[in-house]
Amino acid sequence: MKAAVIVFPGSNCDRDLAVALRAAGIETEMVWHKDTSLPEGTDLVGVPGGFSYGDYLRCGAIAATSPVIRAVHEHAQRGGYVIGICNGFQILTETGMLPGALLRNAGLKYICRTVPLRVATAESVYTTSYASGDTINIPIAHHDGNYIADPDTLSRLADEDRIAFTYADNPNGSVHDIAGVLSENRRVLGMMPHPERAADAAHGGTDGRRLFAHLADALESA
Ligand SMILES: NC(=O)CC[C@H](N)C(=O)O
Repeated sequence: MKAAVIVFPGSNCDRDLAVALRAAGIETEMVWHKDTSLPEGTDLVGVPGGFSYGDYLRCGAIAATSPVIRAVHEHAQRGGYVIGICNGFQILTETGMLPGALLRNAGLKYICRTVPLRVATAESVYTTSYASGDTINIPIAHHDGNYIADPDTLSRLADEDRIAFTYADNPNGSVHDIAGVLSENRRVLGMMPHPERAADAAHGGTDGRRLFAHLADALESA
């Protein structure tokens, strides 16, 4: 079981994500965004949070054109696993690997606090350790977390049970309270909240640890 965490100029959650993956027993390598391939045997790619390229143009827009993204795309097309957190989710929507877009928060303010999230589906390797309907507390830290998609996409996401997480108390205006979505094959997850920041008792909460703790087993049996 091997993970690769991509590092962009401006990433700031790359090491946190690597720490959470390694604590879950997943061998993890850091990959610079200018690399053109992933390490041999990569099962899971982590696209971390932060402010890639200073969030210029649009959050994630410049990172989406990085050389390594082609390899990430190919990995996903081969059925590989990808998790994008916060800026990582923004990058995945910019690449088209996930549908929709992240707009400026409805209140036009950067929000940094722990929020209650509902696990909308347990049917993915990322959410299998929770039960659908569980409420968990996970930190958010973003100014562009307001998820939007066209009505057809929204009905498809709902019909195909691809909404992974919703906000119990919508902090940013996201349509249908959406906090995270899955790809069609359920192997690519994008989410604005930061499970890697709730993965150790010292973080003040451990609700995110379960996402990583069972990932290795879930990936192996998937
Ligand atoms: N923590 C992050 O990944 C920040 C995400 C993004 N750059 C925003 O502020 O919207």
